Amino acid sequence: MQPIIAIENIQKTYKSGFKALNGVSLTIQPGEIFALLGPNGAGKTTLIGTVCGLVRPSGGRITVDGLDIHDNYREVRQRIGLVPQELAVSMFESVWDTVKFSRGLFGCKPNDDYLAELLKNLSLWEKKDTNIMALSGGMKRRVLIAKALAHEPRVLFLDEPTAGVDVELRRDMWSMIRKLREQGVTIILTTHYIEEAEDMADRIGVISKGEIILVEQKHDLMQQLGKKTLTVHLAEPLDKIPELLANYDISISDDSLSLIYQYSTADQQDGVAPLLEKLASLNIGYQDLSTKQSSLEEIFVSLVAEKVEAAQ
Ligand SMILES: Nc1ncnc2c1ncn2[C@@H]1O[C@H](COP(=O)(O)OP(=O)(O)OP(=O)(O)O)[C@@H](O)[C@H]1O
Repeated sequence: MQPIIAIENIQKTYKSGFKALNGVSLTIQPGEIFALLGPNGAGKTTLIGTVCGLVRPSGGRITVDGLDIHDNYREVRQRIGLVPQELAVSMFESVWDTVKFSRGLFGCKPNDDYLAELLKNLSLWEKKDTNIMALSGGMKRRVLIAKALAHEPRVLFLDEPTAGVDVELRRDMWSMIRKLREQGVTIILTTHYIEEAEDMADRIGVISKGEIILVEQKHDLMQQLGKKTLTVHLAEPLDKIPELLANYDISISDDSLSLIYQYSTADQQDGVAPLLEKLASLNIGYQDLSTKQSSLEEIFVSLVAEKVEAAQ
């Protein structure tokens, strides 16, 4: 399948001499939700900017739907919607005029029914004649989304869509993103909220210091890098790890009443059953078991830390 976006070896050095992107390559398949994660200043906004034609790359090539963004700027831009981090709307226009203008800007035929539906989906319909200036911050954000979708783009970029928004808007956004995906729209979002990526994304890319350090299916990432912790709540206190368990990554809790075992979710051999058999053979009784899987957040923090260590 032809990727909807192909980014090849993109470089960006700002005028200040700062190298924000250092050879980024990435392909995005049609219809996927891709989450780009990275610490502050990693280059997420710069990367999105290069695809949307807002930042001129210093090197490399980008195609959208097979079209080179440099040679086919208008056609490419027509296929893309961008919800920027910063508010970028004219304060003196009404909501309706703003979305209508946005649609026209990309050369789309007027379609008031589509725009009305869009505003209804974003709970903006009652505010359609209100000047943007008079809207709350959350409502203004909804307008940004409506504006980005006004021309029915095939790809939607959301740069930190839920930073600083309330729970209700965040929930609305997530359901809107899922709905768009069902309609075949490709979604690329940057986020600091890792649970958002964990919940929403099909694939996850991690960027750090202008380089992509990992791209994986979310499920595989959790499988490969995820650790599980099994806590065995013992019937009797235990003061020493028995010899038979010496090869296990196991420790005793401070109150001596639990065994804490760390194992990889990918490695079935390391699993729980052999350990429990050994406990039974040692006559170590237990009252309860609980397991916890490491979150994407823990995986992400350790990945970025590894990258920083490697650079030192
Ligand atoms: N116009 C510019 N001129 C010089 N440096 C810039 C410019 N824009 C961004 N940078 C620098 O490039 C780096 C990457 O910035 P970018 O905004 O892409 O990061 P980000 O990953 O989106 O960060 P955040 O999560 O904080 O939004 C930062 O160090 C930033 O200071």
